[in-house]
Amino acid sequence: MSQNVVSSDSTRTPQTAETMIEVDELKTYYEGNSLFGGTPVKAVDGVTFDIQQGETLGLVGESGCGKTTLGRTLIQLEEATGGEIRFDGKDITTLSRDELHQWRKNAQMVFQDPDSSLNDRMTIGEIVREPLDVHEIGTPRERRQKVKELLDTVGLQREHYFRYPHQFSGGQRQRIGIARTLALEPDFIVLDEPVSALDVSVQAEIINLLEDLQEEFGLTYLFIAHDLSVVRHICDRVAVMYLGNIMEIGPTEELFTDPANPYTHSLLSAIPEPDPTAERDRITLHGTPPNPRYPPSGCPFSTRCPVAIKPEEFSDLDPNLWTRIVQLREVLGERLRADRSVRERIRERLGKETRFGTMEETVNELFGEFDLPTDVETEIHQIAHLAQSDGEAAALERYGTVFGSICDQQDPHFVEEEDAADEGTQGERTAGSEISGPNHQSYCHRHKAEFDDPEAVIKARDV
Ligand SMILES: Nc1ncnc2c1ncn2[C@@H]1O[C@H](COP(=O)(O)OP(=O)(O)OP(=O)(O)O)[C@@H](O)[C@H]1O
Repeated sequence: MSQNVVSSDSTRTPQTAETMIEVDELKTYYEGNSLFGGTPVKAVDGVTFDIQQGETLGLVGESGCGKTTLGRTLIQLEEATGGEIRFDGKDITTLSRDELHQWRKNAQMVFQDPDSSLNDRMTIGEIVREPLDVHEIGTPRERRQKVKELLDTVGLQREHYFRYPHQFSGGQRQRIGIARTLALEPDFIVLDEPVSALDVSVQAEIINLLEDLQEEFGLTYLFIAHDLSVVRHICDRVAVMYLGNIMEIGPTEELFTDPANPYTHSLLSAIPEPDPTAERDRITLHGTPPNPRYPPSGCPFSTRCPVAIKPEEFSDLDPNLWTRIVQLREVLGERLRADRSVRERIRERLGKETRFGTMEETVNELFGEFDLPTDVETEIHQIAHLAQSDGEAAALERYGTVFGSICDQQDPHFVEEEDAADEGTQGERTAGSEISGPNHQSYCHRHKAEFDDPEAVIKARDV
């Protein structure tokens, strides 16, 4: 996100002697290729947070939101495009090649798929020993000894030294990956979906192993996961990511029982409820996340947010009509992101039908059944016309001017207890009702005192 999103001071947990990693406005963009006109993929788009010594910070969010990229950037397997990552106070994004080689001992990664991360032509001993060889640690004899101890540590046997990965089960292969990760005695480990590829019965064993190792060696983890129940079990705090941004970060139980951000509400509502009679505010998210090459302006979640703020002049509009208006933007966004083939472009130029259909058809489908207020009707037709004549980007810009609200126009700030209290409406609504502690931050305009908070709006919705 842009520089005005988050002031680093407001998003940090209070500084303690135990802060290990401070991340400041970190961005990782993948450069575009000519097919897309060089527009970069904004995989991580300005995140600010800390990781405390010895904690497990969970990182959750839908596929493609940037979790792996963020994890890889933290240990410099990916180069940051902007921002800082300070390890024990030192910015590691500016290290020279040699310095980075030395520093890498401190931070390692466990990968999701033990099959593809282990070289099938090397013995287990060679695989686990490789980092020691690369960093020339100890004599060959000492290295062999160290590997045998590591095999013990992760619950394998010393005789496994001369065997090959294919002779092991998935769980055992993940143990081999973990032993290799531990070889250089790192302080910090990124665990990228470490149990997702494993049978459910084996998952608990590996989770227990990771917890034991953390206690034994005082490790600090970033735990990337899809499975929220595993996250709830193992993490001290959780960060929720959407489209390259952190939407909410807070202590695990607090975030699960009292989420603040509409996106966290949506993610949690997707977890199957064991008790079918239990009351739960179900939220169905429409559409797919926007293309990270073309993130929306304002709040990253604005295009799908179930409680996005309406502009004041449309506050009385029929909610069903408003839903259709929001869908019009989705259609424009889809058309913008679709990769139109040259042939389709030519057909379109020649006035022939393409799989995209015309905007007029779309407008008829969306709004045909409504008796539109004149101003709304005029604007919708103008937007459709712009899409046809100047393209979807121009139409979306017009949409934003007419139907956009603060959610589409401004980056929300993180709101902490003190900030919300400063808004001066204690009594009417206290910050504590949405964000219950100083270490809990959420990124939503609705946390401002002038708007209804996300939970209240979700509860009041007709779902
Ligand atoms: N090497 C790359 N080059 C270009 N784009 C990339 C590259 N790696 C990832 N991306 C894109 O960056 C975005 C973030 O991807 P990333 O893998 O970090 O997400 P994720 O949340 O870890 O997803 P998943 O849960 O599926 O692993 C995606 O749009 C992805 O397509």
